[in-house]
Amino acid sequence: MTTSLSGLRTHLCTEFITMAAAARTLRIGLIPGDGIGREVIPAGQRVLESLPSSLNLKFSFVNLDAGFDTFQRTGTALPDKTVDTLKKECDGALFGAVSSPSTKVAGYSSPIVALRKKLDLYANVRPVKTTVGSTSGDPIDLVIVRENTEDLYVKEERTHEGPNGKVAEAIKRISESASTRISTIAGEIALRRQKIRAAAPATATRDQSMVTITHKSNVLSQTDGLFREAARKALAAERFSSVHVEEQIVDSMVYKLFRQPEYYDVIVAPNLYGDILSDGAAALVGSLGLVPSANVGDGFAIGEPCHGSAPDIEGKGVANPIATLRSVALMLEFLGEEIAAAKIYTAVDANLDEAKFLSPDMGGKATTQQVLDDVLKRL
Ligand SMILES: NC(=O)C1=CN([C@@H]2O[C@H](COP(=O)(O)OP(=O)(O)OC[C@H]3O[C@@H](n4cnc5c(N)ncnc54)[C@H](O)[C@@H]3O)[C@@H](O)[C@H]2O)C=CC1
Ligand SMILES: O=C(O)CCCC(=O)C(=O)O
Repeated sequence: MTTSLSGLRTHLCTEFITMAAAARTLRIGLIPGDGIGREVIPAGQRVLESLPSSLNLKFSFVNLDAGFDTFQRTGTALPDKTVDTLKKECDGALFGAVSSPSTKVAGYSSPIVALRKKLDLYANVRPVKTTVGSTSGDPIDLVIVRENTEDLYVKEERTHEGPNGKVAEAIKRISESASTRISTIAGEIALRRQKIRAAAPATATRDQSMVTITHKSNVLSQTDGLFREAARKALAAERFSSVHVEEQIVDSMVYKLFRQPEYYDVIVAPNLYGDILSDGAAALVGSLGLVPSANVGDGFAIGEPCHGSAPDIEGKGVANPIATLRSVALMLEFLGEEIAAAKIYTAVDANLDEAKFLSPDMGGKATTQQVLDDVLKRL
């Protein structure tokens, strides 16, 4: 397996890829989950099946269960079989979305949060990018690199009776090692983007790569303070000397991101801030239905659209499949299949630029199937 964090090229790589890939079959776990996850993951599978045969790339698929529906049927949201199959049989996976309830349900726990931990997928990489036709101002081209295993997502919560009623508490765990690891990855991604820009100066949107460390250490001086300190130290390494490093407190980060999104390049953040920032950034490029992610560790990658199960549009056939199609491409990049990934990015970008088959979230009338068909035609 060739999964590699340094494989990240986002959408900038198309023109530099000239080498033909060796023949390879990849086994991909498909975890649709709940809601529109079941509508967009089949689209992702279709795109993989429709890649040109000249790529010498074949796929076999295994359908796996997870989610609230699985919980209701079986009593567990993440069956052991799903985790075991991913670990023992698969090269990568696609995860749709799950419908986690907003109130506590005994025995239920978010399967995607658990899966990230069980497979030690410690980086959640979320590129947010405008395409040529979708922007009248400076293009947005940033990557949010979100720590994926700790922070408030360790889900160690408790409730007790205080003198004035119930009190609920949650642990926010930040470790030096996880903060160093994610910041190093952010630095590597920044270097990679710098290299790609240097190879195509005409289309480069900036001269120097930049990493913005996001935190709230003015208030949370120990937890976010440790994240900030570890990130500063990791990014001060000699090999990142060409990368500009700055920091931004998370609340003003939101303000600046919304005022001047084109300013940002790589943003590194603890788990929760990264989650929130990426949904916000999705609004800047048009829709949550456009923004992909990859959960990446040493040796495995799960492509996953940033959005959730969207119960408000579930079953209507109008979910935008593009976040999933881009997540398929992102997964392929981390599996070392950059040519195949570039083909998907190019087809998706062409669909968006032509703007003939856009789903309702993008102001169009196209169904999930029509958007998919248009992308497949361009492949
Ligand atoms: N990774 C995961 O499995 C995630 C699961 N969730 C779960 O999803 C459920 C719903 O959460 P929400 O807060 O409503 O967030 P959501 O992301 O599901 O939806 C937010 C809004 O964006 C729209 N939207 C999302 N994806 C879209 C797409 N592909 N095409 C068109 N429109 C799209 C929805 O229609 C909705 O109006 C919850 O149960 C939550 O726990 C939420 C986020 C991530
Ligand atoms: O609803 C769930 O089960 C997980 C939602 C968490 C989330 O948005 C993310 O971590 O990307």
